[in-house]
Amino acid sequence: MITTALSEAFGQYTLKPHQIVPLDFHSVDTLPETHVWPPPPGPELVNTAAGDGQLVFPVPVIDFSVPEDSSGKLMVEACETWGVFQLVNHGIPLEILAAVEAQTKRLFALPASRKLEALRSPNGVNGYGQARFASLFDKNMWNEGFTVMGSPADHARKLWPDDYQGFCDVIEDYQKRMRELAARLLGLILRSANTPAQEIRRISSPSATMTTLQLNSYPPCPDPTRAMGMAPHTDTSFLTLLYQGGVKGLQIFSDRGGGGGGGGWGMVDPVDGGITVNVGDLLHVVSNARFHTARHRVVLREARQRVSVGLFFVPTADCVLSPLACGGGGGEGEVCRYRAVSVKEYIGLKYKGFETVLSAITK
Ligand SMILES: O=C(O)CCC(=O)C(=O)O
Ligand SMILES: [Fe+2]
Repeated sequence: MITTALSEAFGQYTLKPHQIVPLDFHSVDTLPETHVWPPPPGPELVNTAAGDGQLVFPVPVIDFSVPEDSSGKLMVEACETWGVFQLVNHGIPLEILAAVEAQTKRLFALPASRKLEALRSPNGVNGYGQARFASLFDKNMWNEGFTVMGSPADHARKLWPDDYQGFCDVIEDYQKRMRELAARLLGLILRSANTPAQEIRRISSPSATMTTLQLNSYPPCPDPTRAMGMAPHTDTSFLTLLYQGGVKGLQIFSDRGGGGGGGGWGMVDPVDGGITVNVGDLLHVVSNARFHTARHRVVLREARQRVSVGLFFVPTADCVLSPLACGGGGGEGEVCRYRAVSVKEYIGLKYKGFETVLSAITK
């Protein structure tokens, strides 16, 4: 039922087939004009050269095996400054991360014709296709994805009619563990930011939250510096837990980067076995802008394929959110930056104004 509610929210925006079907990346040996992105202006030029010599941001690496009092404090600081941290000793066994990575590579290695069997429907969420927000750009990105909300079985059966169970077992187990981790992190972050317990329960209880899993592949690219792995965006989540699979490519935009003021892009180099955690728009809203929603993108800098697996921890579509600090949730006297908004309405506003959605709900 919950799945349906969120599908409905996305389903308001029906896509055209060409906005869903990725390029058959194996079939091209030069970068098609449709995939050439203009060079980014100004401070975004931080990373031009392929290979090394790129700016790497020192986002905190937080050890989750230390007492929660201290890890919670570090998380709050990271959410306030970068909107991102990496988590190690997070309790998800490395074999499980490796198994998800292997299944992701197995999926994207299938022939294009097979992957198209599991294509996302024009107003659906689940299945194979370009990133859903690809429709908002003139140029195509150099990636393909597979989205799982609820059970992956229906779409996995289309990929491997006789052999889909192994994929489903790995994905479902991962989804369950990551959901538990995400809920624990959100609770800890909010508690460490002095949010009253009843508010934390209200917005993060199992019945008020759900997850979407996004498998991404960035195939080797013939002209990587002119292509875009994933265009700049913020996530519509409370938190996103991303396994980067050991190949760099993720960048965030920060006021602290770029040297000459005005900010710039820098890499978040994956630490071994770590999980990258970023603040999404909806945690930014409930924190009354205290936590920074991390603008990020993926650039192509290595000759090999990159895969990543994102777990979006989100409130259900009917949830109405407003800044907790001024909605009776403590922090009296604080000026309320945003009006109340349902998740469903927020998704709609984001499709209308991808870059301006937060100003559309600013008081
Ligand atoms: O591949 C990555 O590192 C990031 C993916 C991402 O930002 C997303 O799926 O929203
Ligand atoms: Fe993202």
